[in-house]
Amino acid sequence: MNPVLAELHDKARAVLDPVHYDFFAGGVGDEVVLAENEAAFRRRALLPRVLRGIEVRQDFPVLISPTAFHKLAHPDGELATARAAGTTTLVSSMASTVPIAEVVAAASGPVWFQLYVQPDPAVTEALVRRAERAGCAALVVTADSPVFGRHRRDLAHGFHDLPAGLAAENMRDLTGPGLRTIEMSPAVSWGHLDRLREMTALPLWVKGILHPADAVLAVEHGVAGIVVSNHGGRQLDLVPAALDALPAVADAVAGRVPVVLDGGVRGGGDIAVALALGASAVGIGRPVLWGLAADGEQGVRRVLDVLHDEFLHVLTLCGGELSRDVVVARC
Ligand SMILES: Cc1cc2nc3c(=O)[nH]c(=O)nc-3n(C[C@H](O)[C@H](O)[C@H](O)COP(=O)(O)O)c2cc1C
Ligand SMILES: CCCCCCC(=O)C(=O)O
Repeated sequence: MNPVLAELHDKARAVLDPVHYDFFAGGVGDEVVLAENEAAFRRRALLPRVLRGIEVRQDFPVLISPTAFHKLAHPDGELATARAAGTTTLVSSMASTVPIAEVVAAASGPVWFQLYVQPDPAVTEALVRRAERAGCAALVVTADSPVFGRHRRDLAHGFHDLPAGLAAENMRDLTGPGLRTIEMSPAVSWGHLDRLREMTALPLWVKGILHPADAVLAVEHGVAGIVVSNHGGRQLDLVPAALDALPAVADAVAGRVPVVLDGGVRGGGDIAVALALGASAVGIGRPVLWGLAADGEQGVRRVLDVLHDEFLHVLTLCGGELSRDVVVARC
């Protein structure tokens, strides 16, 4: 792991309420997949090409993955994250503690809205309209959560509700006065995705794909992009590491839409490995939360800056171009 990210993680652990730290850090079940997401990167090595004469000029292929409840990490919550994002795309969680309109107003770059399709179609549509009015540039439907994962750390702490004064603000006054709760629903299907595509002109991404056949279905259902993700090891503890699922998904998609990888990315070298294995960009979850908890807007900016700098350095050392043959198994 990049040492700056490790330092911010240590500081976050020290300043956060242990219950909230465990909410952010924890995974599902025995937390096997949580550990595997990072370990999968350590099982790979980069086999650089040399003497290519390429001077690296490359956009920063990183998005901020959607994570809930940023005010548990810092009083400025998602406003600090949005300010720190700069030109990096921020995928703002539906479970944000700041309303999406305020998140977009605080950001200088693109903001995408992450959506859990709600059992009540009127609530889903109201959320989509809210994201459109706010000026979001895309919708990201999270598909890996027909039910909420069982997080043993949260169960042990009895952590079920946000503290007084904090709420999932996007759920306020949606189809009537008051706050609605976010519901996960096993009834959500590809049909819901089709209805969303008809409902909005926003590009529609799907997040939480691991099976190549689902990636093909997603393309057939007209998505603008796919996020290969196991929700940071928070949904099903029996799935592969996100990185291990990436190559087959990338092959199945065959360049028809961009494929983003999230889960376990903790350094510039990890970004390079994911790109070489077929991702067009990576998403960053927990490191952003550690930066936010440790030092608010400055902390998030540090996370992004250090990843950018390290990625360009690794890319240069790799000869400036990444393809699948530059990743090998580490024996
Ligand atoms: C505390 C926390 C909250 C999360 N909340 C959401 C969410 O609201 N919506 C969503 O689609 N994914 C959510 N995720 C999953 C992330 O978007 C992402 O897939 C994951 O964190 C990536 O793994 P990483 O943390 O190892 O970078 C959450 C993850 C964490 C750690
Ligand atoms: C019932 C609240 C849902 C918040 C969802 C947050 C999330 O996805 C997570 O992994 O935590």
